[in-house]
Amino acid sequence: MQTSIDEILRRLGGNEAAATLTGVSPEAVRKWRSAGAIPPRHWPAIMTATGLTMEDFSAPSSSEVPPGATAALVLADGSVFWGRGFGAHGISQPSELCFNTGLTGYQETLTDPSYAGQIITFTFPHIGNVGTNAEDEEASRIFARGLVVKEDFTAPSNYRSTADLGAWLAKMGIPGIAGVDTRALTLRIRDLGAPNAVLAFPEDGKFDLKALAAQAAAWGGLEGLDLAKEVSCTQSYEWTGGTWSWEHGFASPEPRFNVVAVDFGAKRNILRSLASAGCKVTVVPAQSTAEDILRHKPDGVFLSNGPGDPAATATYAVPAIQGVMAAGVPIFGICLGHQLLSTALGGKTYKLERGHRGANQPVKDLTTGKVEITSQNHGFAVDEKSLPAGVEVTHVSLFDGSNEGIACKAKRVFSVQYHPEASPGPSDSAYLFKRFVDMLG
Ligand SMILES: NC(=O)CC[C@H](N)C(=O)O
Repeated sequence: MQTSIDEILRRLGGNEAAATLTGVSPEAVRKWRSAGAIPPRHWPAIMTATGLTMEDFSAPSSSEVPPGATAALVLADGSVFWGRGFGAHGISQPSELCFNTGLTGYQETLTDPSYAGQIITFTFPHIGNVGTNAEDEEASRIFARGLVVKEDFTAPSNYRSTADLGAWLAKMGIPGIAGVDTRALTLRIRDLGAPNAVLAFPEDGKFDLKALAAQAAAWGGLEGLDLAKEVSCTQSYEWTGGTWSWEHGFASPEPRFNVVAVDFGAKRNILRSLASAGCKVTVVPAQSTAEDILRHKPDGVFLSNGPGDPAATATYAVPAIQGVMAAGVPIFGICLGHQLLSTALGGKTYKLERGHRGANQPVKDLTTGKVEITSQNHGFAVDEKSLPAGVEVTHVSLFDGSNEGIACKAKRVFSVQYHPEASPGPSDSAYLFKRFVDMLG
């Protein structure tokens, strides 16, 4: 007698070996699959047991464009999310699909260069209501490859708005899709990890779903990719973009310290925050050597956030950071900068299943016992077990216990995995810029 799907899921839920599924017919699996009865996390085990390939198992069942649909988000497993396109026409490069739980700050999120190589889906349904403006851009362009939202954006309701979300995205050359069940999509990302996807908003309204799914599936993903050098500035420059007037208790933004910021994909509000803390900031390209950095005679060095796999960027960044440490110059790192500093100290990084992205992530500062609500955007993390003696764990995520900060007092260096510059998100962690300048003076 044919085993029932409930029985199969019970066995898989109990983590029994896929071998216990022998005798399950491929036809039955196809039927259950098209009825949506098999959670994606069980697909690999069922495929192993039945001999079905990913293509057989999950190819789109129909290539008919539903009425009103002008765009499609196609996942590597062949799932298709139809919707209404906006922004720029075109077909995105294959990307990692990730979700962000922020309720506000979509423009800062979209322009954060750390999203290079990714399509962003917001869990918050109303994106675009306050339009867009030039002040809220964290970089001069969008490095993310697409935007997925639930509701169509409405006419902007904000005195600062100069363009609606669609016009701004079109200007930036990025496609968007609205009308997607982003709750279902987020659950899917949770179950699958972050899948590869392609966002298609073709001008001619034609979709070759199999080809799009195949493109997504053929892409190797973010692991091993050094994207920092692609989003970094190419020439050094001095930051003249102002300060950030938030309540952080600094007496004066008069520059007291000479800081070199290594740009792996820096957000502007980090540079503003350093300036607000009293730093004259010289921004240098990602691939600067220790010599290039030390030539500016810095009082301190800052390592920025940035996209891609830290292990790939480490090939050139780690020798530079080690050179700066050998010269005894204090270092502060944020996000990718944290991962690179940890690697330079002897630690290792790994890919998180689905990453932390949003403005509501609780982190405990172990040095003070205080909990702060933080802004985050990362898909990799530092493996605490890999950190050598002398490197202290200073911050931990209260969501999943993963590492959120380290310090090495002997070398006067520290870093955090999250974003104390906020933008978007709460400014609970702004004290870290003070911690940095206190170390310099
Ligand atoms: N915001 C960041 O700097 C991200 C760092 C790294 N690219 C990650 O995904 O973990």
